[in-house]
Amino acid sequence: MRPHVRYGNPVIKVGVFGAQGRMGSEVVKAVEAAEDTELVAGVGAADERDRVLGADVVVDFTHPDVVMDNLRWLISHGIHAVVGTSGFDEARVAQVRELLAEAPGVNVLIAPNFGVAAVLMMSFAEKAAPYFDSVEIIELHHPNKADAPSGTAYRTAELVAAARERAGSAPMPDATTSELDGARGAEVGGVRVHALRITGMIAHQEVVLGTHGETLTIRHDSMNRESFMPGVLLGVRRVADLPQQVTVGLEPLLGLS
Ligand SMILES: NC(=O)C1=CN([C@@H]2O[C@H](COP(=O)(O)OP(=O)(O)OC[C@H]3O[C@@H](n4cnc5c(N)ncnc54)[C@H](OP(=O)(O)O)[C@@H]3O)[C@@H](O)[C@H]2O)C=CC1
Ligand SMILES: O=C(O)C1=N[C@H](C(=O)O)C[C@H](O)C1
Repeated sequence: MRPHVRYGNPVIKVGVFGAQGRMGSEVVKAVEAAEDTELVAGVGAADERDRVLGADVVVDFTHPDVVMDNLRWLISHGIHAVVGTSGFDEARVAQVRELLAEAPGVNVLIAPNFGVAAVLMMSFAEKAAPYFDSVEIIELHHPNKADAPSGTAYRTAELVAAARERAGSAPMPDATTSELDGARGAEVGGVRVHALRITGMIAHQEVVLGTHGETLTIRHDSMNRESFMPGVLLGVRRVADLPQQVTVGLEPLLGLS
């Protein structure tokens, strides 16, 4: 599709799924404010999806239960997707890859977190993990969050687990033999993840690493939802040109992988 031009520059036509939500409403404002993007439509329900026909890219901030159906629809209509919605484990990413095999030229970017500092926090945790005996993740979010653990915590645990495996790390020490259900959190790839839901908070995470006589805590805080918008707009600008049909994480767009 040929982009149209404003003041000599190509303009990217953008649709937003979840447009009335906490994140989607920020995306609508960011797309309307940027010089090189134009809002085609904001959509709040599956039966309104036709309103984004003609968009180059759709940004999805909806719900883990509906995002796969949205992606199926977007891919079948040849529209690139920038996905912020959480809930993507390896099985889901594989399903997206399968859908895209039928749609050459369509790309999907799935970013567990669009905050640049959050991406750095994940990257630092991955780098540090092999140097420590123990790594656990604590995520803290607003109480209206639909899922637990957060997509960011899930992804961090995946990255930490993979880094430990590559390094041949021994299993983490844990002598617990008696526990109340849930007291040790959930396990993702062998990494413990603990989820807190606290009024007044937005999105926060600590990765706690420890070895003999030393601990390291890597903490990230999102103070507002505007902070995600530079990452979202970067995704919108770059998704069509990504070298792979499915990209997970903003890292390659930031030169981190
Ligand atoms: N990657 C990142 O950086 C970030 C990711 N997120 C993730 O984004 C997702 C949304 O979060 P948040 O904005 O707080 O949630 P909200 O509940 O505030 O917003 C979701 C919106 O999506 C709407 N919706 C539901 N189904 C559809 C559909 N089929 N098509 C279009 N819209 C639909 C909902 O409408 P209704 O209420 O009527 O159902 C609601 O308005 C979550 O998975 C969250 O974890 C959040 C922040 C940052
Ligand atoms: O629901 C949220 O708020 C957030 N969701 C994402 C996640 O699940 O990791 C990103 C960020 O933590 C905010």
